[in-house]
Parts: sequence; structure tokens; C-alpha cells
Amino acid sequence: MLLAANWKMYGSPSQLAAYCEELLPQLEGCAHQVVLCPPFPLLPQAVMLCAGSELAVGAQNCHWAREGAFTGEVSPNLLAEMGVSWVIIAHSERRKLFGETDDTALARAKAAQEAGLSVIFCVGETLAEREGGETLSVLQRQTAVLAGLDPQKLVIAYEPVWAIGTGHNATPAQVAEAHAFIHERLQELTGQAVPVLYGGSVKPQNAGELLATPGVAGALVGGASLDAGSFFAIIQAAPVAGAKG
Ligand SMILES: O=C[C@H](O)COP(=O)(O)O
Repeated sequence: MLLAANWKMYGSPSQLAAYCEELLPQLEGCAHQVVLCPPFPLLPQAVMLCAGSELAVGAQNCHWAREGAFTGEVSPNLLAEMGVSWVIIAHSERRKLFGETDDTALARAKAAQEAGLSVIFCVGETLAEREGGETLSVLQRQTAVLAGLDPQKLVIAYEPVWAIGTGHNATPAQVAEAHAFIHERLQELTGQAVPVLYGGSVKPQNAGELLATPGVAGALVGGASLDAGSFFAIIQAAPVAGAKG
């Protein structure tokens, strides 16, 4: 399974140092793939601290150009050269707060893969869309752009927007339905099986049930990943069958 920690705009150098000191020894021999995605300024420190460990480092976004006059943006090639191996693209906070569209998300994901990064591409419906019975059509639209991506360097994160940071995770039945749909879509679009993570209020208390749900290949964890103990408890709740990847 793949367990990814999205720190969002939280954390500091001292928090990262303490976090790695606690988490890295616990991950030795871990059966799962684990990724830490801190804010951009913490990436060099994270790469240094995680070198030779079971913890890979990811970014939370990247630009679609290799370089250029794009003030405030970060190149995927720069990330790759620094030792970052993953990047989250199209998180719902990027879509909702920063104008990310399906097309800009695709451009970022393509550039990231070309730079050698693996992409965690986020999809998911809002509460209004779920209540309006539009969940599957939203997932259909959001995944439609993914045909051009390399399925070997792609993981989808199904994150219902209403479950993010609310404490109200999707039920296993809702997760199973969405994941089955996404699996089928990705198989159709890329010709290969692409892993699908669940994200949205994953905690140590619900991780076992969510990660055991059919079609779930891991989790993208926000709030509960900020504490090393709670993130490790989620990792420990992941079923080992299927092992890495
Ligand atoms: O990227 C992570 C997701 O947005 C989930 O966040 P959360 O675990 O705080 O609900």
C-alpha cells in the first residue's frame, strides 16, 4: 500500500526534524510505500533527513514548465533534481482556492512525469455534487484528462471534498463505489491498472476499515499525518497483503 502524508501549509524545520527522528526508525523494514509531502521550503531538509530511509519525499504541487518567468512557481525538474520523487497534483484545495482546472492539472501532471516524478492526482466531488447525484459524472470528467499520462508513474487519490478536514470520512460503501468506478475508468483510459488511494479524514481509528475496503491501495492523509505517532498508527493499520506499490 501507499501511505502519503500531505502536510499542507503546516510544519517547520524543527517539527520536521522531530517528526523524522520519531518516524524513520519505526519505518525500518516497513511493508508499505510511505511518502512525506511537506511545504516547498522544507523539501531540501526532508530529502536530507530521509535519505536512505523508507520515507520518500513529495511536493504538494508543481508548475507545467521546466523553467521560465513564472514568479512564485516551482519547476518539476527542480524538484526531481533535488531528490523529490513524488508530487500531489489537483488537490481539491488547489482546485477550489487557486483556480486549478482539469486542463492545468493535466499539464502539471504531464510535466511532472516527464521530469521523472510520480504523480498523486486528486479527484473527488463536493457535497453539493454528491447530494445532486453527480458523483460519478464528476469523477468521469476529472479523470477524462488522464489518458495521456504514464500509468506507471500515476496514482489517483479519491478525496471527496466534503470529507476533507471535516472529521466525516466517506463510508466504506461510498469509497468502494467511487474506487471501482475510477479503476474502471483508468483501465479504459490508460490500458493499465492504476492504484487508487482514499483521502478525507483518515485517522488511526478508521484507517483499518477504510484501507481494507475493496479497491483501496492506500491513503492520502492530511491532518492526522502531522503527528508522527498518528501517521505511523495509520501505516500500521494498512493490510500487508499486496506489499509495496
Ligand atoms: O491531502 C489530504 C486530504 O486533503 C485529506 O485531509 P484530511 O486527512 O485532513 O481530511
